[in-house]
Amino acid sequence: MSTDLSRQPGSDPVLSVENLDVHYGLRRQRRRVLHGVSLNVAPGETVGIIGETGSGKSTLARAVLGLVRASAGSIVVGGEDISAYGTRQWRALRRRGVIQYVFQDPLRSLDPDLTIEASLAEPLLLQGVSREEAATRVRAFLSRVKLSEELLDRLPGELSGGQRQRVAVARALVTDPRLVILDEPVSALDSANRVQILQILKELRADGVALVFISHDLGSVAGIADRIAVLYQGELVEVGTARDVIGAPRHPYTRLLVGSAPTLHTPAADRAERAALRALLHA
Ligand SMILES: Nc1ncnc2c1ncn2[C@@H]1O[C@H](COP(=O)(O)OP(=O)(O)OP(=O)(O)O)[C@@H](O)[C@H]1O
Repeated sequence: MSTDLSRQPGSDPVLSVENLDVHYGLRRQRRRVLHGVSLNVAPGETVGIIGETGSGKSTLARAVLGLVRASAGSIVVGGEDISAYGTRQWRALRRRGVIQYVFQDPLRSLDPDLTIEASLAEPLLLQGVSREEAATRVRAFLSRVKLSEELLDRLPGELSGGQRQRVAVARALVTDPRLVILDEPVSALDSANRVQILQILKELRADGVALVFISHDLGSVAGIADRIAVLYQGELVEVGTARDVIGAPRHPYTRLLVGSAPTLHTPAADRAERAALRALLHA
């Protein structure tokens, strides 16, 4: 396959991953989970990363967030090579709010002992914003994620799942980051909440933030991503515009994904075709 998986025209990328390898385990247990992953994300761009369970999506997110160390390759965020950063440098980078994250389970992104107001103000206060200014910005952001100010005094455990995820999205975006990594942000939500969060993310993109949106569900990514990258068994097998990847998928695994996605408005591959694609993948 001759797809150039890393090149993206235009301004300097906000995220540039080059030839990334990640291993888990030691000695005999050592296993490669990501291999030769290269991907650029331009400022303001939304890139969807899709792949089946175990393909390495969350590992890629963790590597970019410094939660797991790369065994080879580089990760450059906003021009800084962060792949060799130590814990302290990572902490400083997160404190500056350049890169933020939203996980599938909002309780992982939110401190259960902090009120919603404190949770939303915290990243701003860490940046040196005054308490007064932080309170104003928190309220403004709350309305952008369509939540009422009544929730500000509550703890995360006192909100519904959909409300919690909106708070997590607000917390990730309130510092005006350049890049937000969203790992399965809508997978735990019912369909009404899923649609609302996707709509909110679309609206927030107008601020120019770059989003990396990870999902096993092509249908969730299809409506929001400018480009889609397909991860298969730890390797990126296809990257292209959402229109190309969905309308004219090139790799057999992508064709299988597109054919199996019931919410996409493309003719679903019939059972025989899917079986043939599976046979090709496992040949
Ligand atoms: N901490 C770990 N130690 C050892 N192996 C791990 C660890 N975390 C993940 N793995 C393995 O690495 C592979 C990739 O896992 P990863 O969580 O990145 O996949 P994923 O595509 O995000 O899957 P899912 O959609 O199920 O979340 C899997 O085989 C998984 O079992």
